[in-house]
Amino acid sequence: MSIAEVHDMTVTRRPLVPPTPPRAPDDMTAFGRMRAMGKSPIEAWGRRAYEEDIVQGRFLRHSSFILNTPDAIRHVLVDNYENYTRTPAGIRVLRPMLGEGLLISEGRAWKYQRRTLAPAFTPRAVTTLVPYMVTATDETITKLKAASGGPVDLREAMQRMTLEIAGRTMFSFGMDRHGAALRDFVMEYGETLARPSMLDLVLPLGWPTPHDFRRARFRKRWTAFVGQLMAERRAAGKDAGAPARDLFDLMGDARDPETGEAFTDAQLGDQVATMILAGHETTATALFWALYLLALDPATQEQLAAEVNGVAAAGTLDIEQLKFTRAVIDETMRLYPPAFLIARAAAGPDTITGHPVRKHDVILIAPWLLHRHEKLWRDPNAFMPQRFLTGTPPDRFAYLPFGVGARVCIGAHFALVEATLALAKLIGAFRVALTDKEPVLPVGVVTTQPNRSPMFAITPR
Ligand code: HEM
Repeated sequence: MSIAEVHDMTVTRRPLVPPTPPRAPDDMTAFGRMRAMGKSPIEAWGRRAYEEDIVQGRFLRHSSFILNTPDAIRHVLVDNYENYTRTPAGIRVLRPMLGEGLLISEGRAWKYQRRTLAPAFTPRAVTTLVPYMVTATDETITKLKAASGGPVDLREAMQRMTLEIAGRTMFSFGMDRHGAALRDFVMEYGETLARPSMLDLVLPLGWPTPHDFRRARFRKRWTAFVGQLMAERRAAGKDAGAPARDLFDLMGDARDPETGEAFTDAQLGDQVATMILAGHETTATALFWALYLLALDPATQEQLAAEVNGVAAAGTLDIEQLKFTRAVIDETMRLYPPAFLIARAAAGPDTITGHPVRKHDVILIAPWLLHRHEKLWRDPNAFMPQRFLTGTPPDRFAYLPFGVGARVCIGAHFALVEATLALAKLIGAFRVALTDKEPVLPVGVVTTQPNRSPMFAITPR
């Protein structure tokens, strides 16, 4: 079937509306909402959060604001971004894994790290890492082919694949020896310590909570593990003057353009941990939801496969040509943004589009809500990749899977190349379907996780 035929077939049918969790009642008590926030914020938001411009509430002694208008978001993330820092709860939860790395540093320390790291993430630098992405994806496809007779867990396969890509792009070596331990660390942390307890939300940062003692013990084991990976990479060596082989070389060679300073060993370790963790689970989540949506929507899946066939026929899989595949990734991250919530705390008083804000007030910019907001999208809950191909592109303050402004995701280009390439290769190799009809619902725990891992049937094309 040609791309045009598949396209004709799909434009006339009703779009898929994937299942979503029920919305919380708008009159939930403050205590009930806080409990729900700790479990999964996605389940704590009611109708107003999807329909109104700004929803003001209370968060302990402070006000909280959910921002749903591009103007308000531009104000916080661009115009006056220095007044808005990571929240104490966010720092408490992330610091044991990310240390003082780029994601949770602030002020001068952040500026120095950001300008030092920027050259390692330019499109040019990412191009040198693409062969690692291709090899790891091809290996995943070979393994999946061998397992294609029975049900397969594509969520786990995507986690393994993106971890492999994170490991190889970082260190040039495969994750066969360390992947299992790394996965265990991530799972252990995600299942317990990454979920803020009530005390984590209530106590100021300087006051340790019972979870914090466990987090400190975890950090000791985790930094030792990262140190071991770095030592192994160093032992593999690099010829003086040779071009950088991987992100470890790129970040190790990086110098502050203003002072010429390099990262210390501890700083480099925190960047390594940050990039591996910020990069692999988010991309695995995006790929999982894309495969889930395509399994629910076979016509769109065939349209994507037809595009891949057409592009592959011309030789290599040129990402620039994979426009529909990219639109599927964009639309997947609209419906299931891996980073479902961007939270900030006000460092000082301010006014956001007429709303007075006081020091310590909490600002919530939730891609989950924004991307499904009734005022910002037509058919907000429907899966329609075409919306990214035709008409005007969405407002960059209404569609922000990678955030926006000074703290926009440094790995956005890396992630888009990886996800587009992997999805094209996977759907080019297999037809995917679900083996059961039970809905899969999103849960917000650091990223937008599925509430269960559904089994897929995959048929080689
Ligand atoms: C689909 C995949 C990804 C998504 C959806 C995603 C999403 C995001 C978002 C929303 C932010 C901004 C958070 C904020 O403003 O508070 C962010 C920041 C960040 N991301 Fe990503 N990310 C992805 C992949 C990656 C990759 C592959 C890397 C590295 C290899 C990475 C590294 C980072 C870092 C270091 C920051 C902090 C930047 C800063 O504060 O200056 N991310 N990401």
